[in-house]
Amino acid sequence: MTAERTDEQPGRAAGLLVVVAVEAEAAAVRRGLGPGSGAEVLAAGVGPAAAAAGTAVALARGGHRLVLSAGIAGGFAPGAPVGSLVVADAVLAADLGAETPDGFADVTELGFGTVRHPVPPALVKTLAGACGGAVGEVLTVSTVTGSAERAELLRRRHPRALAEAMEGFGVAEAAARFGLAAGELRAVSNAVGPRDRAAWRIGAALAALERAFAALPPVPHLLLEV
Ligand SMILES: O=C(O)c1cccc(C(=O)CC[C@H]2O[C@@H](n3cnc4c(=O)[nH]cnc43)[C@H](O)[C@@H]2O)c1
Repeated sequence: MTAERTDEQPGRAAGLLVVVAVEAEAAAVRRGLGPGSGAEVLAAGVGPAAAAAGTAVALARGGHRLVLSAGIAGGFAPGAPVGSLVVADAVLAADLGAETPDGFADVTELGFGTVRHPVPPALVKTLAGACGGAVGEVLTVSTVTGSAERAELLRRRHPRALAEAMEGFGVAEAAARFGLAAGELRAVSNAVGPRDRAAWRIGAALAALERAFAALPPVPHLLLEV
């Protein structure tokens, strides 16, 4: 997918950049924010690489002070049922590492970089307080979990995880390169576990995403939290 800039006032510096994967998510976020919010909403594509590249290109233009990764996600039961909202207090790369004879070792354990971006607590509190989302870790994966075994592995490795999605860590990595804070706000469309396409509730998740952004304080207020 080509990164698409979908702000309402092209050319005007937006303090808040909201990065989603696809246009349906961008439309839900825009509806929630309403006209004249001053935020830039970018559909950067699916996956951490597209998210990081799109975020970096947008941030290079300047004028942003805060970045949010947003969209639909898989939820870990029982904390994040379908249709609920999750606010990340940390964004984790869950499959960035190496398999070893002793199991998975993430890149931090291997001595390269980070797999965790904490979200500023004041921002978490404001986002969760406004939209009513549950607070916990949100995992970024490159492969959607499709089995009970994989879900259990992730649950054991990340007991505080409430959701998995595919972009948050890429967005946070790009934001960090620009010295900016990043948060993540997700609406749950499916349970993390055995693949069951008939059980996805994408419409309900997009509606929840729209409601979440409608409930947020105005952008200038959000920018005070970072
Ligand atoms: O084909 C499948 O079995 C399947 C199951 C869930 C999601 C997908 C996607 O391709 C959606 C990727 C897209 O949506 C976000 N998302 C939504 N649910 C999940 C999930 O359970 N695990 C990871 N990502 C999810 C993700 O951020 C992407 O933008 C396919």
